[in-house]
Parts: sequence; C-alpha cells; structure tokens
Amino acid sequence: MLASNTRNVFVAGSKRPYICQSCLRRVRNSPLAPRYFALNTSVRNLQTTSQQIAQDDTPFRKALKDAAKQQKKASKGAKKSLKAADPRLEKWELTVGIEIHAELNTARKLFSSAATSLGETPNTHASLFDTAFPGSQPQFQRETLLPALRAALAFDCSIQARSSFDRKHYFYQDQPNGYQITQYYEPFAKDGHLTLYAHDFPAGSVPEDVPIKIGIKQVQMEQDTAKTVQQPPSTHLLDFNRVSHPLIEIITLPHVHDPLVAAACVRKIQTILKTVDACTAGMEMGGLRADVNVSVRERGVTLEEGLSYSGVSGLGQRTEIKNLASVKAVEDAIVAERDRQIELIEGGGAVEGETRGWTVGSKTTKRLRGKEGEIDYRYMPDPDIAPVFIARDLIDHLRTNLPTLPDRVVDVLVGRYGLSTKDAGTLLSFDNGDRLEYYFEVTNQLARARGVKPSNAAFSIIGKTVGNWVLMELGSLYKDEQWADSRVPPEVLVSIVGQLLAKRITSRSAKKLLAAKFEGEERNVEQLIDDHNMELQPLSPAEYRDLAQSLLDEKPDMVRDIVEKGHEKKVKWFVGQMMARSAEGTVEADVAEQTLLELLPKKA
Ligand SMILES: Nc1ncnc2c1ncn2[C@@H]1O[C@H](COP(=O)(O)OP(=O)(O)OP(=O)(O)O)[C@@H](O)[C@H]1O
Ligand SMILES: [Mg+2]
Ligand SMILES: [Mg+2]
Repeated sequence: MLASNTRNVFVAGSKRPYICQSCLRRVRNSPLAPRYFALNTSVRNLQTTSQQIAQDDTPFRKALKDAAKQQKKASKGAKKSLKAADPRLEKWELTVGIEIHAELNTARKLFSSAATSLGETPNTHASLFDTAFPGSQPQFQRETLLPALRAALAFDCSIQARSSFDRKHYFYQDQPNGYQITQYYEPFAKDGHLTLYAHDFPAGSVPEDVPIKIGIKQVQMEQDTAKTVQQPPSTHLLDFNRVSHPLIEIITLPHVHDPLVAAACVRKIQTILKTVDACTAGMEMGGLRADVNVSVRERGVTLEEGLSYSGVSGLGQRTEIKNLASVKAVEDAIVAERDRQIELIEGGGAVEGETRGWTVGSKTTKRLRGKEGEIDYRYMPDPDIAPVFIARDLIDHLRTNLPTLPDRVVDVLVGRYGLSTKDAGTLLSFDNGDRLEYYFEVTNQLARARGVKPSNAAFSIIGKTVGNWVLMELGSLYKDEQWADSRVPPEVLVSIVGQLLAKRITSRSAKKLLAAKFEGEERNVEQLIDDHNMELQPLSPAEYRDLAQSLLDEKPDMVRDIVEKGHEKKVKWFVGQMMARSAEGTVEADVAEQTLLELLPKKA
C-alpha cells in the first residue's frame, strides 16, 4: 500500500533517488499508514494500536525513575564497603575507558526532515528513509551538527575540516536498515579532554591526585535505533519515533583507574552537555547511555604482550559492559567487573574479551556474548552520503559563543557569589543543572530588588544566604522527591529571603513560610506574615539579656561544658530555647547567640 503511494525520482545531476515530499506527506497522513510496528519472536504478529504503546511509554519512564530510587537506597548500605580499602587493589590496577551515547537536542532527524520526538504518539515522527523504505535516501540535516560541535568544543576537541559517514552492519529489529550510520573512519572531532577537579566529586571521596585529566579520543555522530517496548511473553512493540535521532558518541581513552573517577567523568560529561545545550535529557530520562570497558593489570609489571588502544599500551584484556543508564550503575558495574576479573586471574584463569550486561542492584556483571559471538560490523563508507566539510569561521563563531562551562561557573560561584567550593560543586551536580539555574535566578532577582550590583561586596552575602536556602532548607524539603522549580517558584524564595535579610521576619518564621509554600499554600508571603503575626517585633537588648540569663541559670552543667570543655554546639541549644520560649518574630538567632556569648562566664 505504501509503495503505490510513493514515487522515487532522480534529481538532475545527482544519482540519488529521493522521495517526493508531497507523496511522503500523503503516506504519513493516510489512515493506512501504520502507527507502530509490532513483532513477536516469530515476526508474525503485526498489530496496529497506537494507544497501547503510548501507555507503555509511561511505565517505562516510571520504571527508570523507580530503578534509580531503588538503586539509591541499595547503594546507601553498599557505600561503606566500596570505600573500605581492598588489599587486592595494591596489587591490581584497574583501567577503564568509557563510551557515552547522547541524544542531541535537534529539531530534525539526522538523515531526514522528520521532526524528532519527545514522547509523541508512536510512529508519527519517522520518514520513509528512517524506516528503511526501499529506494529512500538519506538527506543529511546540516543543523544537527551545531549541538554536536558545541559539545566537541566544550571537550576541547580538534574539529576536523572533513569528516564522513560509514555503515556499521548488524541485524536487529530496532535497526531497520540492517546497518547503523556512524562515523568510523573519519569522525568530526578528535583529541579532546576532560579535567576533573575536587568540585566534581562528592564530599569525602575526592581522590588525592586531582586534577585528573582524561583524554577523549573522538566524538562521532551517529543514528539512534528504534525503541523496543516489551510486551511479555513474546511481543515486542517497535516505536520508530526514535530511529535516526541524532546521537553523538564520546569515546574516552583508557585513562580512568578508579570507579569513582569513572562516575565523576560521566556526571561531568552530562553536566557539560546540558550546559552547552547539546543534549535533550539526562541519564534518568534515557537521553544518555554509557558503555564501560574494564580491564585489570598487575601494578609494576610491564605487560610486554599487553594490549594497546590509541597509543595507550600494556593494557589487560578488556570486557565491555553495555547500556548503563545511571551514574551509580557505572560505578557499581565497574567495581563488580574489576573484582570478578581479579578473582578470575588470581584463581589461575584468564579474562576473555566479552560483552557483558549489568542489572541494577545485582552483585556481578553477566556475560552476554564472547569474542566468538562478536559481530563483524563490516564497516564501509556510506556511498549515499557526501563528506561533511566544516568551515573554520563556523567553528570560531561557535567557540566564541559557547556558554560558560561548569569549571568556570564554579569559579564564579566561589569568587562572586560567595559559595564554598563544595557547595558550588553540589549545586552544579544536582538535578541536571536545574537547581543551579534556580539559584542564579533567585540570587540575581534578590540582588536587583535590594539594589545590590554583582560588583558590590554585599552581593556575596546575598549569594551565600540564597545558597544556604536552596541547598539546605529546600534540599531537606525535597529529600527523595524530584526537583521542580514550580513547587516554590523563584519569586517566592526571593520574597522569603528578602524579608529575612530586611529583618522583617526571623529565620524560624522564614522556614515555616517556606514549608507552607512547598506544601502548596496559596496565600502570598506578605499575606502569610500578616495573617500569622510573623512580623519581627524584636525584644529589647535588656529583654534578650534577661531571657538568656534565665536559661543559663537553669542549666549550669551545660554552661560548664561550654566554658570548660569547649562544647560550642550547646550554645545553639540555648539559642533554640530562647526562640522556643518567646513569641513568634521576637527573637533573632544571631542576636540571641551574640547575647549568650556575652553572658557566658569566661574560662578562668
Ligand atoms: N584494554 C582496555 N582496558 C580498558 N578500556 C579499554 C581497553 N582498550 C580499549 N578500552 C576502551 O574501550 C573503548 C573502545 O571504544 P570504541 O568505540 O573505540 O570501540 P568498540 O567498543 O570496539 O566499539 P563499539 O562502539 O561498537 O562498542 C574506549 O573507551 C577505550 O578507551
Ligand atoms: Mg564505541
Ligand atoms: Mg564499545
């Protein structure tokens, strides 16, 4: 039916057939156009319901989120044992190389003018070429290069003036052409790097040898595959919306020697891609997938017959763990595979070149196929796609207009916004950059409202205060929940922190206001302050002193602990008591603390 609606014509001067666009539209709009393709294991059961797959899409995303949550829980207990020093690691060195596949943020597919899709009705965003209709031809969409180039520039790659596309053959239901179009012989970007600093690691797990530089061998463009949705027991539904969505593959050199460094590396790549607006979504939404290649070798022993990869020699035999969908999975899979390989070698065995899989929450990687089962991809230049030439002025323009990269953002957060390096790193790594954007929005709005310029010293006081509220106070409200700006919009936090800085309310009142707005309170902040009589009516200095003194007199033991044993935290307990025992809006924590410190006896 499709064939009778379609005319293949040749454009003058070109040997390439192309599909007439009006035919294409007619076919797409035809009630006979299939909405999705479904096959069971015997490829018999072709079905045509569109709602079904749309419904299946939701649980898939939910499953990803649930898996991430479960994993977070499971990892809490495992954390300690990961960090405990393993004596075997003094003998064996781990080596890891990472391949990251990231969906580019583009309007069109890589080789057709079909629009890319983000959860739309299945099989509504695919051209004839995308579904490998006989005679259809690729039409490289030049603008898909732009996010790819921004990403490669952010990794300091050398952009190649000429690059080209190749066919990588393998047969699977999600690959309608029977080959994937990728860049094997001439990728568009080579020889980049990524540097990891202290702020790229969670507090408490910063390696001693930071900064760590990891080479990036190349960045290449390629097509994504169709999405398969399982319908047990034996049906697989295919959604071609994703097929030929432009991807980049970022390939690191085998320069990583620690699972935590691999995790930081993936996290940072994700943050950089988001910063330069190259990627549609983070790992949690399936927009980024990682393969890790793992080997071990004995320290201090030169492996004469060791393997080489792109100038790095003396390596142990690698195995590859495919399709990891979270940073934690990257870390855990590497630990499990490293330990498996060491055990195998120490037991007299040898590591085999294999492709392995990893399931969230499991303790070991699982063999998928061995060397003998490796596919011969039969790479060949794609004869239907002309080479790509990238002009120097385009590269210069993109480089000049690249958004500020994360390392520079950390410098600014520390230098201008007054945050600690740790808080700056935390802000940067949370919620795929959304919390950082929120922080900037609140701080800048608040500074404008108070007439404070970024060059002014008072700016960093505002920056520090907002940092505390965004990370600590809001952080504790969100706990395990997904971050969403809309819960407490920036202007609401601006209003709460503004009232606090203007000394119109105490920090206790501010926390109550924040919690109320977080829970969906509809009245605005001003109204709530009025309705609940929260406006600060500060005690006089004499009233502060009387209150503080009466509390100190009640607890002589605690006073002794503070004065003689230096238990400074107990001062905070007194501050809390002063606030608890007075009316809302009468005691400010910092004035209370100051009064207590003045009244505490001095050490003899
Ligand atoms: N001995 C080794 N130990 C650890 N990592 C290695 C070793 N040899 C190569 N690697 C890493 O393996 C990865 C190889 O990726 P590359 O895309 O070049 O090839 P591939 O994995 O064979 O191809 P495909 O894209 O089909 O998976 C790189 O990240 C590289 O650093
Ligand atoms: Mg690869
Ligand atoms: Mg690989």
